[in-house]
Amino acid sequence: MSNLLIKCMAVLTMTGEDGIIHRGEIAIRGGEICHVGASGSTPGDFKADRILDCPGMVAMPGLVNCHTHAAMTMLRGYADDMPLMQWLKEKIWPMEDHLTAEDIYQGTLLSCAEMIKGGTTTFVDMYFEMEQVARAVEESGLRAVLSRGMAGFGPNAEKAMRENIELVEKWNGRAGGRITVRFGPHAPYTCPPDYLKRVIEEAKRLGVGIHIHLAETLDEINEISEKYDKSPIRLMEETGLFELPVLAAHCVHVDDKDIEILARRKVGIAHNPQSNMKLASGIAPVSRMLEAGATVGLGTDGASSNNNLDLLEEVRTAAFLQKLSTGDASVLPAYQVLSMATAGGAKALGLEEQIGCIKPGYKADMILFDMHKPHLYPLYDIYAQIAYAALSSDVATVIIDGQIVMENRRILTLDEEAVMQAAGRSAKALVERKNASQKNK
Ligand SMILES: CSC[C@H]1O[C@@H](n2cnc3c(O)ncnc32)[C@H](O)[C@@H]1O
Ligand SMILES: [Zn+2]
Repeated sequence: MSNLLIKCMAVLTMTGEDGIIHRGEIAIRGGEICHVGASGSTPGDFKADRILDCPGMVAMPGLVNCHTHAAMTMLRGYADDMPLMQWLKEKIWPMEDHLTAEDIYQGTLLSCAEMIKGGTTTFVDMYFEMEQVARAVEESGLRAVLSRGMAGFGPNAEKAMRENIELVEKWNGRAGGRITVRFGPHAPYTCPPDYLKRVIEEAKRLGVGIHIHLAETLDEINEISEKYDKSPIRLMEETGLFELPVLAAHCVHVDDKDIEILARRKVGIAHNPQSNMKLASGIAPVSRMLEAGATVGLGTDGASSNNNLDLLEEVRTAAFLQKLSTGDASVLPAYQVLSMATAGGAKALGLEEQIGCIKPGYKADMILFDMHKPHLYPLYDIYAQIAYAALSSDVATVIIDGQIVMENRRILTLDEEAVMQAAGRSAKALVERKNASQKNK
């Protein structure tokens, strides 16, 4: 691994609002940041193998996509304009039955290319055939937290449990530590308490956390309160889920007591504003959650309910949506929402001492924005410019674990054209298989 020295217009360290270093330098040794400071401050004994001299660029920590289903790029545009339960039951689950391991590999590679181009350096995934997802992550150079999505009833409940255990055993800590693994019980409405208790037992035994969908729609709230006479959050607390590190996707329909539980139990919340808007699930009370001391990161959800994996769009949407829904333009200001996409996301994953900040000792996961664009002039406030005006296409360079994964918008780890072609072929064959199976019915 080579030593890199980055010289840029400014470094947003994301260690606090005053953490802007104008005309900054970042020295990277062996995948780790070893120095951050003003121009000329790098110690003389640091020998750079390569200097990235970028006077028109701003460096910030790589974006953390806290919730996705990467291979669902295969189903982008396949089912739109319906609410969650109808979308899942009538369209997505029947189609997912026809996905092959190869489709999942190609769909994940496609999503990796899209995420790298948008400045994401870490993503959190829940799906099946996770061996394929792990292979794609390893090749792409991304960092990822992977879990096998598990439903606690039906013929696949035991298989899913076994596969998630195998995923932990085989992949936790692999790809030079870039891959970590969690258990992925899908949701309270697909995983009854007895099944969840077994998941908790296995996760404790293996020393890993949980990734789950929680309190996403009113349908879920109604179903869970009819069955158990309590909210999904209270049900999870009573089941013992929050004794583990938990990342809960959505948390849209939560009351004050739920928020208090989420904050007290240090549950990481993955807020997915665009998916929640598109499925008409609702608006998560993010500013109240933050006020209560909860940890909130941002996610895209899958490319079939979003319909892209552009985390910078989520930054802008999250901020605007909170302002609109609270009637208070001062909530979720630029620094705070950018922090949710970086340091906050890292904290939601329990990785706050490794990623999410540009700081000595942290992993060298960072992105460089090219600020020399008409829509980025003039420049009053760098945080506001990145949060509200920048586009993902302004991300010029992406570095993960000290490796340059994209430079001047060219991905170096994957053949972008080949990835798109292969994904297109997989999607075509998938539709043909689905149609053939319908004819045979
Ligand atoms: C069993 S793997 C994960 C499972 O989750 C489905 N999914 C995708 N988006 C959502 C969402 O917003 N809420 C609940 N479930 C979702 C995906 O299609 C897989 O079947
Ligand atoms: Zn999801």
